[in-house]
Amino acid sequence: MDRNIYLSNISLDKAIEIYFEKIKDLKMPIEVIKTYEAKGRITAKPIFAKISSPFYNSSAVDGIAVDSKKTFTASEKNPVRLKEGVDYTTVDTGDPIPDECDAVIMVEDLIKVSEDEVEIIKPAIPWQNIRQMGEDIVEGQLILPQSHKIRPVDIGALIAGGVFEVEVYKKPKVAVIPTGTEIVEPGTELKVGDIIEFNSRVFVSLIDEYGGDATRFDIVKDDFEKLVEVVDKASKEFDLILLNAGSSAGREDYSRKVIETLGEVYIHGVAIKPGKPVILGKVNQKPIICIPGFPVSAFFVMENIVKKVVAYLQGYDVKDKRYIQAYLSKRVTSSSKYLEFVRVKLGFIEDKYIAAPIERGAGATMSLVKADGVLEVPEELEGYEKGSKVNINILKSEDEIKNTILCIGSHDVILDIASDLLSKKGKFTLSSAHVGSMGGILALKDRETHFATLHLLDLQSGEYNRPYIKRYIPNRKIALIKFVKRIQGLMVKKGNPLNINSLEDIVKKGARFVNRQKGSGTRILLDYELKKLGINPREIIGYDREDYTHISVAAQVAKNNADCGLGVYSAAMIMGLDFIPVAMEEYDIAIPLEYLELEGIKQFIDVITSKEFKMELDKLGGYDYKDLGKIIIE
Ligand SMILES: Nc1nc2c(c(=O)[nH]1)N[C@H]1C(S)=C(S)[C@@H](COP(=O)(O)OP(=O)(O)OC[C@H]3O[C@@H](n4cnc5c(N)ncnc54)[C@H](O)[C@@H]3O)O[C@H]1N2
Ligand code: MOO
Repeated sequence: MDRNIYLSNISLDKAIEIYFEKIKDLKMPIEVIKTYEAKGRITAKPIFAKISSPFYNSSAVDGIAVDSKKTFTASEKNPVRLKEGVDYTTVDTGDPIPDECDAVIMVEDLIKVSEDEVEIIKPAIPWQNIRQMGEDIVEGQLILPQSHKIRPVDIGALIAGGVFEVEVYKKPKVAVIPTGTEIVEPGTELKVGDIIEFNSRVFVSLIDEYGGDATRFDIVKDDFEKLVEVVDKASKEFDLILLNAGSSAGREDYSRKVIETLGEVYIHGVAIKPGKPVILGKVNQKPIICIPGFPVSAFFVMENIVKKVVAYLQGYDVKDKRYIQAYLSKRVTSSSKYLEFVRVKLGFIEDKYIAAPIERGAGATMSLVKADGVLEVPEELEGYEKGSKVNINILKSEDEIKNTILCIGSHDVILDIASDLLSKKGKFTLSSAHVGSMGGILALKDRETHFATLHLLDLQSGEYNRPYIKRYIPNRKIALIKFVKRIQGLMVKKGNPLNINSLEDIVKKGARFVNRQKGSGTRILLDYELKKLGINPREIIGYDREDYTHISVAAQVAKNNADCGLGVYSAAMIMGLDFIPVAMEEYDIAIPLEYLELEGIKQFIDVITSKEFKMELDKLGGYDYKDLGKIIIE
């Protein structure tokens, strides 16, 4: 079979325009449904009121209905006496007004004289306290235009206007077909090379949000004949087919061929990243979209293409992305060939939003879980400089973002524990972007974070953290909150097969090392210890091989891609490694003095000094929290 080498690179807007033109005759038929079941459905025609609301004059209050002419002379000096059945009728809120009456007097303004007589000391103004017929809705009035997505409030107005059934577009039935020989159902015993199927479950939930009706198919193996059979059948029963994946150029990427066999491919390759190999086509007069396999690519194709198609089939145009303006905490580079979607964490600092970019990998499912927003770098740009003002498509409410404490700096699992405990307390959440200790200091200097976490050893004084703060942020009052002392040590395979017991042993035993990135506290500590011992870093195999977190270094050792690495005890334990202590280091929090007064920060400090938090530290092991919570201000 030929491999699909040539992909187009059409801009997203253009691709959608071309595709809509191709599927313009495939709109959903119209159906009539009960108004009370119409939430989220799209009106197929304008809807007009069948009756007025109210359809009779009704009382807006509890009181008596009167003919206002009979009350004109009333004053404190000359009260007017009215008799029930003759001069007035008692009414409650919502009751019809008798024909001969034109005003209602509230019960509070009545002086009761006898069982059936009252006095008033103020005249009634014609039409006071009366909801006149059609005051809310007039018969024949337009209630909703065509192509309108019906909301709960609309349902109320429709029913009040006598419209009990509505004409809407049928919900598109969407077939979600996961494919791939390596894809297995959750719960299957896993072997190397297997991938647990989950994209289809995400798609089904998204389609539900988009107003479609999705059905998930069983996984189809990479078997061309079988794929053709399944897609052919699905296209006869469904209104839209989503095929996942096999969109690119691999030997078993059959999707394009399948579509071409049964119908037509209009576009293969859109200028978005991630998501570029998406295929837009038609089979048996049904739109079919092949969605790239990587979960992040798949998500952006769903949000930016499939969502629009589901709406278009119902004559609707979605424009529900919400944007805010934010300042970038870090430079973002991007290819000028693609519109690129960069996930960001957001914080609200000193009256402006700060966006901190996070992982960009197309397979990083967690980046979607963690993201507060998405920076859309336009096709023609090569990125943005740090500090640029950018538009961010927000994935949370502004309130949630404003109640987020942003932490930029060095990562440790204890931040995740603090974050969990803080969320449990209620209003505030902690969002942390991991850029290493120096990255944290720079973010603090540029007012881009609420606080930074750091563990930087000053090589001259042997003191942790404070010398760096003084050196890099001389003009801002920064407090240091003592957090924990951590044991840093060599992480080696269970049973320590190479018998590595010190840093010297790495060289002596010719062990393969994996290092941390430059600027990370762990890297600085390693260099400091090597210098003390007179070891030349060049003698260490793998000194230049860099990884970005304690956990990923531990994972390299666990997978036997390296024999050892330097990291914290908890990471070694999580990955089931042995641990040889090398040094204690101080992992602290640097925070502008004035932020200590913020409600969210106060709660965060309460959390990290709580008994519960310390119990969690004990469980992890390798942490000394004697000074935790001590605030050093100078
Ligand atoms: N030579 C080239 N290679 C690749 C290109 C290219 O242009 N030339 N494009 C790359 C890009 S960009 C993307 S995106 C991917 C798209 O891959 P496919 O759509 O062909 O997807 P598969 O190879 O079948 O799967 C990739 C990957 O996706 C995950 N996956 C797939 N299905 C599921 C599922 N149902 N649930 C969960 N995860 C799923 C899985 O990790 C697969 O390994 O191609 C690049 N390559
Ligand atoms: O489109 Mo791919 O999704 O760039 O990774």
